[in-house]
Amino acid sequence: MNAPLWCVVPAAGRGTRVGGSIPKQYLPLAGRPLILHTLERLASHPRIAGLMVVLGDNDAHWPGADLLYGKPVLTTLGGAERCDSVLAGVRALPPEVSDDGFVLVHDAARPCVREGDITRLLDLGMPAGGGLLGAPLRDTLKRADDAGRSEVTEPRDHRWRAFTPQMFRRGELSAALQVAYAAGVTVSDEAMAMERAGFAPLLVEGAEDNIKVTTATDFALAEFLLSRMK
Ligand SMILES: Nc1ccn([C@@H]2O[C@H](COP(=O)(O)OP(=O)(O)OP(=O)(O)O)[C@@H](O)[C@H]2O)c(=O)n1
Ligand SMILES: C[C@](O)(CO)[C@H](O)COP(=O)(O)O
Repeated sequence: MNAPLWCVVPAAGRGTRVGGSIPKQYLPLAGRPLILHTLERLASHPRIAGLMVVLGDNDAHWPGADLLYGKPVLTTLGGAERCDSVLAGVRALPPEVSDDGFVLVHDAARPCVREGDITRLLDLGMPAGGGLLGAPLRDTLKRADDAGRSEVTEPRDHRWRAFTPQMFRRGELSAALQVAYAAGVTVSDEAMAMERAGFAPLLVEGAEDNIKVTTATDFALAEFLLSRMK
């Protein structure tokens, strides 16, 4: 099934780990706000129908894009945690997105996502449990004590780093996020909510340069990566 999918873009964070004067999604990356790079990558994908951008309260920086590459760009307000923002975005999707329809969720803070990786996720054929981009852990994993000393070497086999986009049926994702919220569990990604609900999302290996811009030093890396993707 090649029906175009809507993508929820959580962009309501404050970017505290960057420490900038404005939320990181609006800080300049290669001369333009970071978020615009991400939105253009998503909107330019032929199998993405529209974007639901989730904004923070009193967001004074949102440029008000209504259309990108001919795709509708809608907005709604997010919440205290990323998962609250994702749930708000899923709920705010237009009625053309049925509960059985698949949706994508992609961090505004991940501007380097590759079109080919999005396509490979979509080419999974809409598996029942959904799917997500990620990469197997390739470094040795240490658990640190409070003093920052290596306490234990954790097993590395079968460990993956989760990226976005993540792709699930709208109704199942909404229900899973609501159940986690009601249980007082702050899920760190959509797949965690779906796992709690008994699903087993498929992991699709994607490029490791699909970085999440999290600290100030990530901007230089993201700029370098974007320059090589032209
Ligand atoms: N309440 C929140 C928190 C985060 N996000 C979004 O989720 C993505 C990943 O979150 P993260 O990288 O942690 O961004 P921030 O929460 O802004 O960063 P920090 O934790 O450093 O404040 C970002 O696009 C961010 O805007 C969101 O929509 N709503
Ligand atoms: C969703 C995510 O990008 C997958 O790795 C990650 O969990 C977001 O974490 P954050 O602390 O909200 O940036």
